[in-house]
Amino acid sequence: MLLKRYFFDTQCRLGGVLAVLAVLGWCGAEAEFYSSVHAMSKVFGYEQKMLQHMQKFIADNESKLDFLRARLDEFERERDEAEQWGVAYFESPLNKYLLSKRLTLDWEHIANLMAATTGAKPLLRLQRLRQHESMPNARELEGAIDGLLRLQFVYRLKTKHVAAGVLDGVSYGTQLNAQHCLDIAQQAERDDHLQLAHAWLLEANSRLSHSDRAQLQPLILRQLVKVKARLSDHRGVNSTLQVLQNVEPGSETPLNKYEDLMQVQHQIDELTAEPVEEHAPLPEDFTKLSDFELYRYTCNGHIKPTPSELRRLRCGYMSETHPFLLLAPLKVEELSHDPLLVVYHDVIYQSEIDTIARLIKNKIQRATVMGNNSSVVSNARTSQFTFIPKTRHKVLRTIDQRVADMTDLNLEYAEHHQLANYGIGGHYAQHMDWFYPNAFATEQVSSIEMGNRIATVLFYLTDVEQGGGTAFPVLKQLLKPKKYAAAFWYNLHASGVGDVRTMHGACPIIVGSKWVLNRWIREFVQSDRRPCHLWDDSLLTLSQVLELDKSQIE
Ligand SMILES: O=C(O)CCC(=O)C(=O)O
Ligand SMILES: [Fe+2]
Repeated sequence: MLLKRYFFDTQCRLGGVLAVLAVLGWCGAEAEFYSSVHAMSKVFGYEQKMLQHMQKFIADNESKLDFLRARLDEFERERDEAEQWGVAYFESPLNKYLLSKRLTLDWEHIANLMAATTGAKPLLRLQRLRQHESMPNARELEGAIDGLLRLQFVYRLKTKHVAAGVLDGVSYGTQLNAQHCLDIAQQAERDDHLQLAHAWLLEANSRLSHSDRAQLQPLILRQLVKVKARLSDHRGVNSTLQVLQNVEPGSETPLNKYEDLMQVQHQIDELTAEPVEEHAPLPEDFTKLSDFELYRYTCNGHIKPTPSELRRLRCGYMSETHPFLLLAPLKVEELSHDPLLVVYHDVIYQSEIDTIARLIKNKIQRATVMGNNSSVVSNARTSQFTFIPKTRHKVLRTIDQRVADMTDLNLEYAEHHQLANYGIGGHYAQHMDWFYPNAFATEQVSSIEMGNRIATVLFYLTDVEQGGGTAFPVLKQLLKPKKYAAAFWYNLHASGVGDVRTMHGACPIIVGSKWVLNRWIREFVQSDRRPCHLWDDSLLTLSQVLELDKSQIE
């Protein structure tokens, strides 16, 4: 069920914490942050301004409180004096005046001051900033939590590690509190990921502090009852309900003693001792997995080439595809011979990356995938992208010339350059870059006359600290993004039939920001470069063909 939510959801989602309006925003071209680190860093600046308004608000209110405190001291002093005088106090006309003044003008002034909305200006500014169209909203928060849960699921991360800021073995020193854990649990439950929801609730409970215990513990336990019921853990539901009765403020035996609290904690510890595995056990046979599971287990490193498969692969300098390369050979690393998959190292310059960054400034938007009849936003692809035609800048033409030299393919009719950036948990689930015949039939493919995508060149414009590899499950390869490198593979068999073995996906980013540049090269004008086979070489593996048939029927 999780797969549907985090990876395959091809429609806008209604319900949950989101209002219909927010969902409309999701589908439209509205700015979105969680799917891109680049966009996240922009809103970080707004927060700085909001902090300044908050400081001003506090300062204004502090001076109001200081003033009130001084008046209070003064009035109390005057009353003390009056009490020492006794009734004689009222005999003095001066004192009569002072008291009357206090009770009339002074107190009126004080009451007005107390009623005044001090700090109205900074508050207004703060509110305006919060309403700024590019300010993240509840949908953004949901996207960020989804990303976190996706990371946890794909990389099989333990809840207690994530909550303690340890991601895949690296500690980032960020601790989540009980409320954070509860929020994540609630979203996991809404998304039907019950084991993870269960684990996050236990973590929330173990992270309760003295001050938030009374307020949060009933909420955690109530959610735990719900999750246990959905997990069909009826015994667990009963025992949690018993504990809940003790904790609820309205219950007959409210907890007011330290011993009572300890007793409840002990009961909860017993509940938490019931094992609910947060991740399913590892599969016994990795060959019998769904495509998504294949992608997931390649991302998390369980599917990898055997030493004997690795032994056949080489790396070295290449100079064959163009005479120019005799002077400046390319560094090539082989990852698969059939279908061909290689990585070229150091094939794009920093100055070129800088120019591209300038060209696409403020242009990237949430990425889409191909739906039934049109492009749609999908949880299968959580990144942001933009296309730029090569006519936009000479740097793009220079890169294309280099790609032509590297691949010996003609780039005259390649698609526009596609730039993509991935944010927290950002990913692109397994897919093939080539188009199915029905996509041509229904004219979903742009520039149909250019034919199918014969090959892909994927440039890595950044390193990624953790995660974010490109997984090729059938080829058992996981490419770690390496700045200035580019992956190259043929998508089609030499007969022109799409090669299912090129299935690949971008694994979720654990830490870092990933920028890639895609060059999709079409079949048109390649006949002298990569002649077609007269026989259909895709028939080599029957299972591949069956797989292909299946997906074309769907
Ligand atoms: O970002 C990646 O590693 C892969 C991207 C990809 O496969 C695509 O954009 O088609
Ligand atoms: Fe792709």
